[in-house]
Amino acid sequence: MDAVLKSLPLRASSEPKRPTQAEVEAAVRTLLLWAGDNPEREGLLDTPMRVAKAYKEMFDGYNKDPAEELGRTFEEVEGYQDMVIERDILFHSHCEHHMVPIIGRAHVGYLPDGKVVGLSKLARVVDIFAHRLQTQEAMTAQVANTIQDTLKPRGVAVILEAEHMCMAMRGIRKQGATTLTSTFTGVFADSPDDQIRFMTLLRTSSKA
Ligand SMILES: Nc1nc2c(ncn2[C@@H]2O[C@H](COP(=O)(O)OP(=O)(O)OP(=O)(O)O)[C@@H](O)[C@H]2O)c(=O)[nH]1
Ligand SMILES: [Zn+2]
Repeated sequence: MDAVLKSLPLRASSEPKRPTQAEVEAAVRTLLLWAGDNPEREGLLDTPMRVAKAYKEMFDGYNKDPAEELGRTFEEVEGYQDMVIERDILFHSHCEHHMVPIIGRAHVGYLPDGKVVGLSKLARVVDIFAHRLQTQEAMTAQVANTIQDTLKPRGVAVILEAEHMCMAMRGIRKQGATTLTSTFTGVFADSPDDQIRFMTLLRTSSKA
């Protein structure tokens, strides 16, 4: 039995191994062939390298810890306790089913409990989760739960509205269809009044 166990490859963790740059470029050449093109023609010679670089940027959310972004808080807010909302946070993600873009905007609100967080940090949390393969439902819950668990406000409200290119460019081919998802945590979860106030504030004109 021991001999059998010793012959199995050791795995440091359950994380799959990241491929090398050369392996990624070979995979892109395979996809170019699959599309029906010739990876050896001049215009495509550097494409595998460019795609590898683009993937590093578009999927850099796997290397970042969203909770870390919320580590710095401010308490000198004159006792401000009401809703803080960052709306229209544009994001680009990729659906985990087809690896094609999801383009949308996030609206993030919370009810502080003695401390607030830098406004840009809410957008950073959105971006970190957007830069991973996603379903919209999972991303909505991840943004809300991370803010709830790390900042520990009285409640968090997150609404995402997005267009899925997998529905626009292929398959059912419905351009312009928008998917809406929401997650409410803490006091928001049990308070339809606060949910309505959040949505009413979202509709308030930014040009008023
Ligand atoms: N719930 C959910 N579904 C998504 C999301 N992004 C893409 N999808 C859907 O995932 C589903 C995958 O369905 P499958 O039948 O396995 O794949 P498919 O044959 O490519 O499906 P079609 O898109 O209908 O052609 C599709 O209905 C997509 O519209 C998302 O964020 N959330
Ligand atoms: Zn998809």
